[in-house]
Amino acid sequence: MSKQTVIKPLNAISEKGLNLFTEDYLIDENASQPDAIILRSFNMHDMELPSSLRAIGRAGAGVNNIPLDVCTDKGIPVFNTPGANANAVKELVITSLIASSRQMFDGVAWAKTLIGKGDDVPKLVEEGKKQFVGKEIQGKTLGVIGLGAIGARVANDALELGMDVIGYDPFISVDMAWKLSRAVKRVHNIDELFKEVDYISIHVPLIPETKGLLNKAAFDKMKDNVYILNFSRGGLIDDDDIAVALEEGTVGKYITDFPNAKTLEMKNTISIPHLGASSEESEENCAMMAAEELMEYLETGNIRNSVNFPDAALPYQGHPRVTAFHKNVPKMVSKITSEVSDVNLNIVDMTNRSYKDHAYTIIDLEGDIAESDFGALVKRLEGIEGMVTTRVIK
Ligand SMILES: NC(=O)C1=CN([C@@H]2O[C@H](COP(=O)(O)OP(=O)(O)OC[C@H]3O[C@@H](n4cnc5c(N)ncnc54)[C@H](O)[C@@H]3O)[C@@H](O)[C@H]2O)C=CC1
Ligand SMILES: O=C(O)C(=O)COP(=O)(O)O
Repeated sequence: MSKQTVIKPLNAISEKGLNLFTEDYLIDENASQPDAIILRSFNMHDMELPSSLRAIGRAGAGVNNIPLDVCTDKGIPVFNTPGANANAVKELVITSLIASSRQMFDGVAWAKTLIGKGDDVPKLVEEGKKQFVGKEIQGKTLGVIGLGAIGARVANDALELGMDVIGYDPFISVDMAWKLSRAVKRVHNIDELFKEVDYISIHVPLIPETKGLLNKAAFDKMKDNVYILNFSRGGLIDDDDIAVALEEGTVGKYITDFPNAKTLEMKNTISIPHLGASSEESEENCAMMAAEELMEYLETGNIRNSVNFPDAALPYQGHPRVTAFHKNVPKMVSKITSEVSDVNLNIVDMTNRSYKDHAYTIIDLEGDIAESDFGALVKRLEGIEGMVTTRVIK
């Protein structure tokens, strides 16, 4: 890279991650024309994407804060960091499961009200504690919706704590299926989970298919006094419906990492200020992984852990490289390779991978190639119908 590549952080990103960027990069939070953006939960939906933007790295899991379709249309890969914050979230889920079950949040808040009561405090504590008799989780049943990096960990650890666990995930990955304890009872109909469990922890992405997944129809199928833990996204739960369920006692407690004006006022709701991934370790893991993914893409065109591009990588051995992001339609690869041979260039290695409606091709070329030959090739590639973006790396 001849000039410095500009990285714009949109949130506070762990120094450990930012420090991985070499001297070829400039970290500038005020950049107006960055090559890449690195962020956490910053909402990019209302933001105009800079014309210079070539890649986005989400230091975290959820990407509902990023306009994925717009990025795909513009040929901008969005990366995330699968699993890098999963332990942090799991620890907070398990903590909250036990703490809410033992009425600890309410008890702790009540204890604060005793400030100023002087020597009466110990006596008031002993008299008042009967309001906060809780339940142990051992022997109870937990339902885990979504058995990905977080859900699988929560399910396995809940078993270790003596719970019975029912899991639901129609799209579970092979990797996660291997990691999940065989003692987790998997159901293929979410209603079976609803009717059996004492606690529900939801660990799915917020996408159109999951919006409002826990709503009146779902609450109506649950046992009375079920506890709901939401460390995924606020939009997964229908706020109006859960408000009613909390009033009526169908839902006994709602523990949310995503409070809003409505939930803050709801009965029996524990509000946590989105702390799931806020541990030093997780912030470092996510930032480092996002930085590595961005650098690999910017320097070699290889794609790892993108949510809108296919994973595609060729070992980078210094050959001049051309990458193309294009529509996933028949004959694309043959059109690309025939343009390469028409300008008398020889292919050393190539890969083509597809994801949904798009595909990504990496081609390594032989020899020293004149600037003008590259120019001619790129022009021809860009003329192919269905081509979105091309890049030359040398
Ligand atoms: N509170 C916090 O700070 C954090 C919250 N999150 C949230 O948690 C979510 C899950 O994170 P990970 O486990 O790391 O992601 P993941 O991608 O490893 O797991 C998500 C799982 O949900 C499953 N799934 C998708 N649609 C489903 C459906 N309709 N029903 C059941 N399962 C479905 C997928 O098959 C996958 O196994 C993220 O999308 C994010 O919104 C993630 C990290 C931190
Ligand atoms: O990774 C996720 O999906 C999270 O919700 C974590 O968000 P954060 O990076 O803590 O703003």
